Amino acid sequence: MIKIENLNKSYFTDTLETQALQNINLDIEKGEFISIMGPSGCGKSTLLNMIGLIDQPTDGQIFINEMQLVSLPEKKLAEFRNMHLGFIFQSFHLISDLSVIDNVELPLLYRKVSAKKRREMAEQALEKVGLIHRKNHYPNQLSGGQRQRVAIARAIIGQPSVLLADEPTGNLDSVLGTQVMDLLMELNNHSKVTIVMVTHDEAIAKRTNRIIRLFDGSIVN
Ligand SMILES: Nc1ncnc2c1ncn2[C@@H]1O[C@H](COP(=O)(O)OP(=O)(O)OP(=O)(O)O)[C@@H](O)[C@H]1O
Repeated sequence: MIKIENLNKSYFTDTLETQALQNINLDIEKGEFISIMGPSGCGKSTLLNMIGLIDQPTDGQIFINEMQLVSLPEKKLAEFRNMHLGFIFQSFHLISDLSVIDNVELPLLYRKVSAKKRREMAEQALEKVGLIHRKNHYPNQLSGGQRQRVAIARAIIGQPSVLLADEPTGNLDSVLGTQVMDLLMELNNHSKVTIVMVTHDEAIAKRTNRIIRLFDGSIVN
């Protein structure tokens, strides 16, 4: 489902090269839920951004659904991201001027889906995360856990094959974090969506199928 071959990523500033990822090889099966762990600065977000096609590797290959993605033109990458990938962030990234349901619909605006169908799909996604009763609220009228559930509804509305989550429980206390994790596990079990999650929380990571540990840009387990 996801195949990463000999992936390297360096960042260059005026005077310094930082090798953020070194020779990463990784195979992730369809339906797997994996966590990426490791100390601050070891390259976790960089790896997630590579899989999310947000940034290009320095060299190496990334295949998702058997499609070779590195060096595709930006327009094709954006199309692939929109159709196949869903994103969840530590700080939710909801748009404060839009209602909950309008936030959830956003990914469909880039697809040819009628307004009526968009509404219907957004309502279904909000049902799945247990927040249909808050559809006309605005993000600042919700708790942190609820905001993250809205962000999850937005990430799943387009039925992506892969969900990429960068510390989805990082801004939540342990009770709310556990609830968000329960929801991700349920989505993984029921819709067979593949999930790649960065976390600092060992207890949360232990609930996933596999932990990938990074140290100084390399996989160590
Ligand atoms: N845009 C950039 N320009 C230069 N260096 C960068 C850039 N982004 C990341 N780095 C460097 O690459 C390395 C890996 O960063 P990354 O953000 O992937 O780490 P991380 O494991 O996600 O860290 P944290 O747990 O603190 O979020 C770090 O040394 C960082 O300073």
